[in-house]
Amino acid sequence: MHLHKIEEITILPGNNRNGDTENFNKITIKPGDTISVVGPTGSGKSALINDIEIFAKKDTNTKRTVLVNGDYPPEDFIRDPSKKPVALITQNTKCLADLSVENFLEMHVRSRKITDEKIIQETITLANEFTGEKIKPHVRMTSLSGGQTRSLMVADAIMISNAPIILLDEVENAGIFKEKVIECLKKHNKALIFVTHDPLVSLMSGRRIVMKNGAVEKILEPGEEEKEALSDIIQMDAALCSMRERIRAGEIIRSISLT
Ligand SMILES: Nc1ncnc2c1ncn2[C@@H]1O[C@H](COP(=O)(O)OP(=O)(O)OP(=O)(O)O)[C@@H](O)[C@H]1O
Repeated sequence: MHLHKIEEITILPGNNRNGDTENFNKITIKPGDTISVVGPTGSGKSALINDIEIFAKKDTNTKRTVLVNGDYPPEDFIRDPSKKPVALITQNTKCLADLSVENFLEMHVRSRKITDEKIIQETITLANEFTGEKIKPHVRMTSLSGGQTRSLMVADAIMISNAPIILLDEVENAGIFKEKVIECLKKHNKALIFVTHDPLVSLMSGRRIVMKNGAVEKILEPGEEEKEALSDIIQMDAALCSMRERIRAGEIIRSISLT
């Protein structure tokens, strides 16, 4: 099985925390799909994306199974980082390599046997579309901010790893432009799965998985039903973002513009 041949992944039900079987037949995810995973703290959101990341075979707490193209994936999908089709980016993603951004990307490009040297600058340029604080090629990886690191990891997943499935665990408030990231990932035909508490990210996703007590409780596909709410929330989010920038810049906030 080859990376670019991932047509779909399938999640088969496991158990909730009491050991009862989950209430769905299967969840199918294809390239280009956007899914948000929501639910209260401790409801099992991270456990669900962890199952996807490691292609669970009833061997995790949840007893779920995750298949690739209807079958168990080959071992090297799980064991060989260079063949892994899943990129997981979390709030805690840090890079401890004592290298400059440029050298780090060079190393990754070499390990992937990519010969086009332009890809390094292109990856940095893309990362800089996702973050307000521009990343310079000569800066050390360890001195990047959280937002810069996550932006670089998303850009790296798109340009260099070329992972078809991208899992984002609560990265929304961490100094990245979430709308730009979502648009860009959709354009590259990635399957995108977000664990999120953010209304904008939830409403921008095509499907919403609601978690409860360690299990998938509901799968919503609101489509047109949420169209108006989505356009309202885009405006509210823009207002919040501009207020956040003003606060960061040291302004006193006397009024809020919602238009
Ligand atoms: N189906 C399950 N059966 C047994 N344990 C589970 C199940 N689902 C999740 N857990 C465990 O419950 C704990 C909390 O789950 P998890 O971290 O996934 O919640 P979360 O929704 O991501 O929470 P938060 O929003 O706080 O990050 C973890 O230790 C996880 O391994």
